[in-house]
Amino acid sequence: MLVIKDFDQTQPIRQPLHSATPIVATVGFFDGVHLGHRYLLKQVRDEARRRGGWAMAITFSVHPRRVLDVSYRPQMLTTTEEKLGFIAESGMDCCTILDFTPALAKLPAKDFMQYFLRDKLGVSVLLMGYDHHFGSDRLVGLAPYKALGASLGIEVLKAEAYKNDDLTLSSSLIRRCLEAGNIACVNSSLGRRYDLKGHVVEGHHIGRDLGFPTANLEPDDPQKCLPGRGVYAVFAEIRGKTYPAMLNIGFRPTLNDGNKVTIETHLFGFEGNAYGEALTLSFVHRLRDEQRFDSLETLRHQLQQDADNTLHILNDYANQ
Ligand SMILES: Cc1cc2nc3c(=O)[nH]c(=O)nc-3n(C[C@H](O)[C@H](O)[C@H](O)COP(=O)(O)O)c2cc1C
Ligand SMILES: Nc1ncnc2c1ncn2[C@@H]1O[C@H](COP(=O)(O)OP(=O)(O)O)[C@@H](O)[C@H]1O
Repeated sequence: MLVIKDFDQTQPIRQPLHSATPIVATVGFFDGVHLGHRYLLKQVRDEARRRGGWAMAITFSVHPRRVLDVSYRPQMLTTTEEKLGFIAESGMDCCTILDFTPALAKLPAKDFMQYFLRDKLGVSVLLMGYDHHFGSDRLVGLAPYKALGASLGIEVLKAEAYKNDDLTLSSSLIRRCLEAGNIACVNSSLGRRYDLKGHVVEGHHIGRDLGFPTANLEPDDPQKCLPGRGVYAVFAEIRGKTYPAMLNIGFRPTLNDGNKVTIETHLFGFEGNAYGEALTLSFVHRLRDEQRFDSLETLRHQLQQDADNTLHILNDYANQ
């Protein structure tokens, strides 16, 4: 997939695609690239194939609301790199990443369509998500976009909505499920397991004495959403191998460890030193709340139970 980014948005960009090729595009932030997004991207791809053209996703480097409201700092379901990977998997030929600058935020829909979609990117067909809108004039419904498109030579088509048991899928709904530890909802909405990538850093070296050494994860992207505090059954990938694992996200109240959230994972069947290694955690199920125990012995006892539950759950999951 061709990625167009970091270009001077005040200048026309060099048309990177063959100019006679129709470009079928859609615009969105696509955080999480969930099943609803994928359904929209599939329609873009199918339309592009029908017309012998290119399928293009147009997205933004930072969340548009953050430019309009500087205090808005959403945690993200996907890093930009992950998002590009999933957009490519959805069959896009090209993804354009626009810098959502204050100047861009001020553009009414007509100017955005004319300068960005038509003149810079050469878009000839635009698929609009069923509830999507853009432009500072906040036009409502598909009709005004269709009319603008007609005046600019861009055919505007309505994309069909993704239907999932009457539930309207959205990135914010998935973020709320993640915070609540409802991993089943998160994973079924994404169409894959939610994961978290990072590197292993040193902790307090207590885990090994408990009989459960834990690899402490420092996420690579601090903006990526963490599931809510609690104990989870996960799969953990390290050095190209995947292990069943259990983890705790929280403050470790038994150790009175202060207010820094730690992500500690015990990998079943892993031995050796993991410090500095890349680690990917992919979430399957939330087991319980984090608790404060009276002693390390009671914590150890609980960890043994967590281990039994985790192996049981992951075994069932793998056999589904
Ligand atoms: C599956 C799992 C569940 C945990 N549950 C709790 C808990 O409920 N309360 C708590 O204080 N610490 C909990 N911990 C955190 C342990 O206290 C922590 O892993 C241990 O102290 C080792 O810390 P260290 O890696 O810094 O040595 C849990 C850890 C794991 C792996
Ligand atoms: N099965 C395992 N799961 C997690 N970490 C393991 C495992 N076996 C060995 N280790 C190593 O032990 C370290 C964790 O031991 P621990 O006593 O909890 O120390 P720390 O407090 O530094 O995390 C991990 O970072 C990793 O290098």
